[in-house]
Amino acid sequence: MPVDRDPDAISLVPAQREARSRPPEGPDPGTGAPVQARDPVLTYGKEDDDTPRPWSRHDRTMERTGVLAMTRRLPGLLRLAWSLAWEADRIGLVTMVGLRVLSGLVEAAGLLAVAGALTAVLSEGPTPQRLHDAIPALVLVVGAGVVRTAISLVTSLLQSRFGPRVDRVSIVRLLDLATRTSVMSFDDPRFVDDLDAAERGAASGRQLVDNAVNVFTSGVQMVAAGSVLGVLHPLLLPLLVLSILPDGWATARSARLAHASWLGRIRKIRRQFMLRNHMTDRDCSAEIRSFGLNRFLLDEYIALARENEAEQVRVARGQALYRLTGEVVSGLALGAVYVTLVLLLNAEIMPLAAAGTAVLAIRNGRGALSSALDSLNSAFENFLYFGEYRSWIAEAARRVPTPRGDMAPAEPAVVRVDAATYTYPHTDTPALRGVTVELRRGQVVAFVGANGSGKSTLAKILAGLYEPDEGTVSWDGVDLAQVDPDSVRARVGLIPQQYTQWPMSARLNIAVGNIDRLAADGPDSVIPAATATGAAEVIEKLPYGYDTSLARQYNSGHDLSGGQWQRIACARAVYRDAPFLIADEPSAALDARAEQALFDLIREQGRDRVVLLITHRLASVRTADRIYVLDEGLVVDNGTHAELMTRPGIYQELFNLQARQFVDLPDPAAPMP
Ligand SMILES: Nc1ncnc2c1ncn2[C@@H]1O[C@H](COP(=O)(O)OP(=O)(O)OP(=O)(O)O)[C@@H](O)[C@H]1O
Repeated sequence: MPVDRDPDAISLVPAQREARSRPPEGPDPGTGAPVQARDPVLTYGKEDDDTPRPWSRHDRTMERTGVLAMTRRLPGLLRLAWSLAWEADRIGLVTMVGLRVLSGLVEAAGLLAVAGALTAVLSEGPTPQRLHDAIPALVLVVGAGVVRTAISLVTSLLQSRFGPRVDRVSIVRLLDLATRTSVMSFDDPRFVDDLDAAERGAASGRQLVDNAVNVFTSGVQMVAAGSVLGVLHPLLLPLLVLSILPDGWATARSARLAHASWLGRIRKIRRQFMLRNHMTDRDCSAEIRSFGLNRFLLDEYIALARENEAEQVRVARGQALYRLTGEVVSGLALGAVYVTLVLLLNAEIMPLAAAGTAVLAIRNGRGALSSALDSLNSAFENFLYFGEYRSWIAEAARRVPTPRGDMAPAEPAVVRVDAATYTYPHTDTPALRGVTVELRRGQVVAFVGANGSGKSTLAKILAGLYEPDEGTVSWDGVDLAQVDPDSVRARVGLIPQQYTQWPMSARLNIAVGNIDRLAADGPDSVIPAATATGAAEVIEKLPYGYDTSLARQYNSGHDLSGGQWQRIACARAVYRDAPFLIADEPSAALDARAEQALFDLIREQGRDRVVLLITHRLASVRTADRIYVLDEGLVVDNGTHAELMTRPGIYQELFNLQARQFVDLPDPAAPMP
């Protein structure tokens, strides 16, 4: 199995990485079938390189920084863990820190009591007398042990409360921002990519707190052992600290290696998840079987999994090597500590009892150190992962539209877009190029044009979901860039091209159009909207009517057909009862009767609203008051149906093409008989 041994592999751009690590071939132990290697570009298409995001701390710098730099980050790490734990459970945190410090003091007292007991036992005199003299110190040693065990039990219980709470706080913050940041952010693949890393990073928060608590606990134990050593002889403490350093170095290198490897693998990990989701998704199940894709997808999954496994083995090997080096050098340094102890004994600078206590303190100190380093190793890793979460949170917060004081007009009579230009993130061709349109209350305005001509993009600008790069959107002369974005969206009822099938009851699936209204007007308030859009006749046939679950992926969830779902999506916008209705391809899945009823409804809604209709069914736009024809991001014509049919152009061509499917109109391109 080829293993990527190149230590620089992580700093290569993805295309180079892909080229180097071809999927391994050979039979899969799970299925026994041979695994086909494939070209990743052929499968997934070309990908951009990892251009650094201006916002991301996507901590590639960590791949290059040394141990000292990581040590400098330690206070920041502890501060962060403290603030997370503080936010999650203040009382628990303060109690725990207090108890841990108390435990350290008890440990130091216990060690000093050992010194007392040894001094009594090793002193001159008859044995019964010496043992008798040692009893008070021995009672102290046992008492200290019992108290420390009790404290450790209570603090473990407290510690177990942090994890779930830190999880909740971190995830809620992520979800809050993910649902408030601008829609445009989700068109930026890098932002979405980083959201994935942030979700992974969020889970590291609880581990980070756990690690930091363990580091703190071990730190207290080390301080206890160190202070006892300092009391016994001033030379022992610095020597013990020196013996710790090689282990510290190994810890920092291991964490860095693991994180860098994870960053290098992140795309492949995502692909693995993506494949897994598709292979188990109900929507894909029919195509996988009809096209016989099982083997193709499995091969791809196995190849990716093997690459990930190989990389993880490489990291584990590297980490073991660091650890071994650290422990060998550390062991030598520990030898030096014991040699010093012997020399001190030999020179009679230190009595035997003190030396015995020193050995115990060194053992305790190093035990605490070893667990501190283990926790530190994980803490550094989790700190780095959590950094992904923090940088995404900061960027998402920056992208949340700023609330503005002025409100959009409550009942707009004229909605205008003037000279609007819009280019999607990381694309070269503008989706809209200087577009001007006007919509009036009491009219139905339609946008028509070929696929990709810019209709939906313009609709999203009108809905206040996108802000144009250039140009303005105004309602009754008020520039929407100057008003609160929420006040714009509150006045728009949108039937989007791709609507959401919420895994909730049928009632809620309509009520999401105006969730506050449901609370105010009661559960039956959805019925008129459902009746108007034909959703009622679908819902009434369901086993529990409006309370039937439409979460088809769950037991007792009920599924609907595409057209039935579309009726529910239309009902949502009607239930919103907004002064501006935008219907983007509202009838794509509807049968002819339902479609006719919907367009009648849209015309009726247009009497006292601004209504925008986007559709490829041109028979339905004949009655629109104004039709804008879009082509490659430009408005190329506008007028009524009758006006547009008088001049040759896209509209006339598209309309005649459709009309010819119903009646035998002569084909103008056909040769004359
Ligand atoms: N999220 C996106 N990221 C990048 N480009 C996009 C995105 N959405 C749309 N585009 C591009 O913008 C252009 C206009 O797309 P838009 O969806 O507005 O067209 P449309 O006229 O509504 O098409 P259709 O009739 O197929 O719905 C197209 O070239 C499309 O490829």
